[in-house]
Amino acid sequence: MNVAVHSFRPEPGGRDAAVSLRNLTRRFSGRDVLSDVSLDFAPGEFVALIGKSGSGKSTLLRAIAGLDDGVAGEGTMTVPPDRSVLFQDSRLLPWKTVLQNVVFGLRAADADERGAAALTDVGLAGRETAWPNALSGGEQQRVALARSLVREPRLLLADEPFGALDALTRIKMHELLLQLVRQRQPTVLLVTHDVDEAIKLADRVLVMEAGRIVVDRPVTLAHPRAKDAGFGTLRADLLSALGVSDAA
Ligand SMILES: Nc1ncnc2c1ncn2[C@@H]1O[C@H](COP(=O)(O)OP(=O)(O)OP(=O)(O)O)[C@@H](O)[C@H]1O
Repeated sequence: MNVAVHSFRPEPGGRDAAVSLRNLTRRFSGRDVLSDVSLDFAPGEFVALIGKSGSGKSTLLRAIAGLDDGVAGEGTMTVPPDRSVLFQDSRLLPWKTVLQNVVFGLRAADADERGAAALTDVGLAGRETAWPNALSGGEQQRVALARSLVREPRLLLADEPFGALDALTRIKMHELLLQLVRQRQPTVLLVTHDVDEAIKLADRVLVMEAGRIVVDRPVTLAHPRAKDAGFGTLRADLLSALGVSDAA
């Protein structure tokens, strides 16, 4: 019997998986876009999900985020209720200031203080009263990151969050994210097209193909991750799983 999997439950204890998916399926127009996906993410684990365009990465992320009512399965999906989603575009409200965007919907007496602290964390102290359209794309994405982090999510779901940024800003965002992850230790799922980004940041890389997870590899390289021999070997393996030859 198919059951809806939107019975989100808080993670009951520290030793339990932060995300536990069983037999997740999503059909669009009679075609399985997610096929029987079963996965566990440990608390605090940083997981990168790569795969060709159309392989189902965003569909899986949206399912875990609770943004897709059409996901079904014969199993369960358990994720922490305090999750936060980061998209490729910052999705800031243009009529609200930077700080108002960061604390929007946050019901806490000290919301403004926490928002200002999060802006300091992402290197935007002093920009609280700026309007989003006065910020560069990279700065807007940093505001979006602050907005996610101020909620102190147990689970951060990020769909190509650095995809539209230039190479230098992207490197800065990588450093920032790693620093924040180290401090706050959320579980992270990062969808990316960039194999190097996946290896640089994640504890574990998943490769998706036609709605299935076909590779599940730990990344045990020490941080900061230089493009040394170990990096190169893993890169070649992952590119080969993606059906791409390693030209670099
Ligand atoms: N709302 C929808 N209606 C119909 N088909 C959809 C819908 N959303 C996604 N799909 C289809 O599901 C498949 C997987 O899409 P998805 O966005 O998850 O892929 P992706 O791996 O994230 O791709 P990309 O890397 O290009 O973002 C695609 O073939 C897409 O056309």
